[in-house]
Amino acid sequence: MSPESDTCARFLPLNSELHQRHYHDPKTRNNTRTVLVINTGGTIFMQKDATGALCNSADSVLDVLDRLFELDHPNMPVVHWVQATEQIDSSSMKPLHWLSLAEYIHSKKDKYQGFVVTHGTDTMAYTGAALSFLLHSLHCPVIITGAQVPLSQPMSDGRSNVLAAIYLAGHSKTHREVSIFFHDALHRGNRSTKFSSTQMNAFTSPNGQPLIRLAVDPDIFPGNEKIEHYDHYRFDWKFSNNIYVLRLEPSQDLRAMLALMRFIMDGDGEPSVVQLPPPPALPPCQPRGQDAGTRPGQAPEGHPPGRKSKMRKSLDRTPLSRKAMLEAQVDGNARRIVPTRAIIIEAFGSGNVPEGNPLLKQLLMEAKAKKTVIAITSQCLGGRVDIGSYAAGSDFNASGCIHTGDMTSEAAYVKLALLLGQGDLIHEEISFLMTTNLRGEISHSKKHKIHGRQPDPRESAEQAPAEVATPLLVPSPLE
Ligand SMILES: NC(=O)C[C@H](N)C(=O)O
Repeated sequence: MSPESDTCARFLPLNSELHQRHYHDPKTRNNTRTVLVINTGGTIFMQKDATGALCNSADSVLDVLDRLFELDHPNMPVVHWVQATEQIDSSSMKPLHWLSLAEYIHSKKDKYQGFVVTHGTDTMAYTGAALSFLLHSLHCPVIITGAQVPLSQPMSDGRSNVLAAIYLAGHSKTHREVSIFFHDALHRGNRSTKFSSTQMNAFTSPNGQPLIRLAVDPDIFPGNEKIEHYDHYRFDWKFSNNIYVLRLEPSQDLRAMLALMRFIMDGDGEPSVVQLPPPPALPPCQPRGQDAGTRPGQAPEGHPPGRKSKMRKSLDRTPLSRKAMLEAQVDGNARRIVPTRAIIIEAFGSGNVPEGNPLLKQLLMEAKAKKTVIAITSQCLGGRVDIGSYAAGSDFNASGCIHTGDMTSEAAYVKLALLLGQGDLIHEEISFLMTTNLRGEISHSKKHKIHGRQPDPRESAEQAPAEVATPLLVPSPLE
């Protein structure tokens, strides 16, 4: 058993003791929805140890819950609570935690109308992005929240955060997707980032408005219907562990970074993938259903062996991209190389790097042959990567590095880990899917053509709508 499996076994199964609030009179309740709150740890339920450092405490949760008298309000949903057998600081969260959390939520989907995950803030945006890709077919709100100050302390933001998250998760008009509630805003899970370690308002959506901004306004949730799912692309529940992030610095000796890149690219050993079987209730993936029983590398019946059948397989499970993929530069002469490693270069501005380094150029050209994907993100919090808009970024463009557009670094990392983890996508497919809006995580740039392909006309119709903050009246009558 791998260390990750051990960690997972401690994290899950979750405590089977569900705690349910007892309300004064169920008949007077306006809200008949039931929300499951899953505590995974983080500051919200932490307490100070003898040295004054915050640490997870398994005892505090139930004491705290009894103090949340707002849960008795008739407009609040019925709440059940469950917690991981070991709560963790979110800095220890790994892909296996994302997977096991997604699996747990998925297993409860018929019992609850909404979910709240209490979670540390440090890596909340990664979990938000990961769950958004894994739980796209859930069609109910999954809201992650936490706190900057523990509930056990005066002036904690945990109380308002968790109550608002529960309220929203139990509201029929809340966006049925994975989101993060913090301070006064509901952010799309794969669009948000933690920008402050000290402010109560710690999260932002750098390239869009929050889905909902709490306000005293009677006009609640207008236009939420348009925030839905964009693509039915189905991923296997697998994340690659072989993603490395390198950050450029002005005075850095570029040779050291290039040596590191070469070390990563030449890395031997098996690619490491973390996986869970996909939940059985998810709609079966068409081509995998068709190919059931086909061994990897073996051509499914009726298709010639080799590149074409594999490509067909990929195309079939990517309905949105089928036409566009055919137009992409994956011609008959392209070598079918399935990358097993990825390097994300955190470049300057819109994707720039110190100019005129022949070794960098050479390494970028070598990367593909060495089964390594190179993706470019920006050190800027907002805006988009547009490599090649400056001469200083043109080496990236010429060598087929992957644009990450206006995705947050967290979403780009998680998405790339997921795509690489699939284990059968070639470079061009990864590049295409990275730049395609699958779950509202990226906006399409008209200017940006992916490897010379023409955009699929359906993309403009299915791309993420402009996210508009929706004022919310609190409390409001429920339907
Ligand atoms: N505010 C927090 O929750 C920070 C904490 N270190 C965590 O991410 O678990």
